[in-house]
Amino acid sequence: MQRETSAGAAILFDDVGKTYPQKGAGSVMALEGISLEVPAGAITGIIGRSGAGKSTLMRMVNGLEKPTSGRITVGGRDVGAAHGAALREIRREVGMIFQHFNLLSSRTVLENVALPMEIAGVPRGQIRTRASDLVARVGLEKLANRYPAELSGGQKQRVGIARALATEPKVLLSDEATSALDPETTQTVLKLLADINRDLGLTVLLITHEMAVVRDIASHMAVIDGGRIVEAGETYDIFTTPQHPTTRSFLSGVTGVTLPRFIAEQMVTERPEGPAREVIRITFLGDKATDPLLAQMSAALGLDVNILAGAIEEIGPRPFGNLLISVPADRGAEARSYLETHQQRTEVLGYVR
Ligand SMILES: Nc1ncnc2c1ncn2[C@@H]1O[C@H](COP(=O)(O)OP(=O)(O)OP(=O)(O)O)[C@@H](O)[C@H]1O
Repeated sequence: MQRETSAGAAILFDDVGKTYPQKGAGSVMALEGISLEVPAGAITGIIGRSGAGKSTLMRMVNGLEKPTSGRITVGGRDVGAAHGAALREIRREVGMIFQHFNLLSSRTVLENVALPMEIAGVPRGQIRTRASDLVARVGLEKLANRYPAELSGGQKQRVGIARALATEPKVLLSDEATSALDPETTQTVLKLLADINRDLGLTVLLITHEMAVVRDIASHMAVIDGGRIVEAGETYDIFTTPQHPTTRSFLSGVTGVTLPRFIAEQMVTERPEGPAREVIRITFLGDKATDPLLAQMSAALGLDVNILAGAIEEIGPRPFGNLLISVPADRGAEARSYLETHQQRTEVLGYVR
């Protein structure tokens, strides 16, 4: 097998901007004021909608794009300023996997994995052993002599991962690597990436438009919107206390708890005149049940509390829960204050009559 430790490199973005010249006149601002620390040896997810600037951000890490302003360093080396041999050296340290795999159809699995080593001038004898080791690491020993057209999407992505590891990188970039795969295959590829991160200590930076991918694999994350980072930090903190509306809208599709449809359809954001109920989301950390607390609140405040929906989620190994309740709207502030003094996080989702 390959060496089992390879310290990952931290990636730093320091006030990075990127504008593309446009045909005719003017320019497109793709990124602005990006400052982000991607920790060494961790898996960091960048999430954003189409056109948010994710690919641009990623392509600057291996020097495929140069920043218009600011600085990007990988393991302390300035990527934007690197040319020639220095840039080639950085590229060897930064492997990349792609949504559509980008395999050479005329080469077998083993030959695809060998290619980056051939380009880097690794001696022939070593190439064969290392390529075989890598093919085994991604579980494709039996398919080593097949061609890409004979493989499933998940198998092709495994080849892509083995190829990306061929130059013994310190950083692995993943550009929507699971977006073309079905949910089950996505899980197996994410697990492989997590295993590689753990065994080799590689820094993994992945871009995705799916919050579930970030939840399942990334310890750190950043949300990008309109070319700016609107929120960044540990995935657990962002999932449990999202600050930005874009983050909240990404989360609404992924937190397993949704309002029953008949309530969601009636819900309004402004409190209506007359009797109404306030719909509150409670986020509780750990796996403590909130039922006793709700019963206590109901008794202490003389309040009629309806439980609408609830679920326990996991982010990595850490559980957190989401519970949706409703209380009379004129007592909403009182209920939230009670819950918050008992260390629960609350958010008003809307009102129903
Ligand atoms: N080579 C280019 N020339 C001109 N404009 C570009 C170029 N590449 C990207 N852009 C523009 O920069 C912005 C960010 O694009 P980018 O591809 O980084 O976004 P993205 O978040 O990766 O989107 P997607 O998920 O659709 O790939 C967009 O407005 C895009 O049109």
